[in-house]
Amino acid sequence: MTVDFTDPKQVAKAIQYTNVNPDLTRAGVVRHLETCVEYGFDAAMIAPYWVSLAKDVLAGTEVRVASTLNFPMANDTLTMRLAALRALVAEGVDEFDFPPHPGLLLGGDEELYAQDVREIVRVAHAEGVRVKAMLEFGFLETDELKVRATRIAYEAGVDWVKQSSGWGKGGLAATEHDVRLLAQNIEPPCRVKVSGKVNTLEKMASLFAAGAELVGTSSGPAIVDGLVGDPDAY
Ligand SMILES: O=C[C@H](O)COP(=O)(O)O
Repeated sequence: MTVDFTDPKQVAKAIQYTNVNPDLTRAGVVRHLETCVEYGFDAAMIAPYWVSLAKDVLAGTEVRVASTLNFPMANDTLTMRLAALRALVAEGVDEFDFPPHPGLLLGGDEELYAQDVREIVRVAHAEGVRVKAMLEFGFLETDELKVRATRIAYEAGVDWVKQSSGWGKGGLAATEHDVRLLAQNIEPPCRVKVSGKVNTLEKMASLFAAGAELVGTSSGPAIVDGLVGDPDAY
């Protein structure tokens, strides 16, 4: 989907406004959710703890409830991840972002890596929720491994691939190079989400020109208002 970057409404619709900090209070979450409604962001990305609250506050609005699974580490077993996924669905999540386990891919356990992703996608789709793979390129280091991770997630049927959560090793700032690499290794209906210090309209536009169609950012209002977002948000 092409975004007209002169239209604040279209820009907002391509933003998932994120705050998954553990020190966020109930009042802070409610403020975050109300801001999402005010701006018309695509989704409020909040920690699993707050999903049921978000479901209530956002009822009747067009803002989706998005959350995370096994974030920021990818260290849980598949059984643990699936239990958490089902719990998220029971709380009312519309979609979630999760990191496939980088150590499996780095260590040559590609089939185990792929199995995890396939199973998470299978259960998510059976439950009617959208799933995004955060591929944590900062851990993968080489383009060859980044491409493998992208292809595996795409072939597993994820709805979105994303280069990083913005939290992992070396993954703090999104680059056009990584976005291009994602875009070149998937086909619709899979699409590219980008995250990590996307804090200005210009940065967002250049990453979209490289192939992204959605951004996760803690600087949503600043981007739409044409201000500079907090470079040290986390
Ligand atoms: O969606 C991912 C994170 O919210 C990115 O946060 P950031 O915009 O502060 O880098």
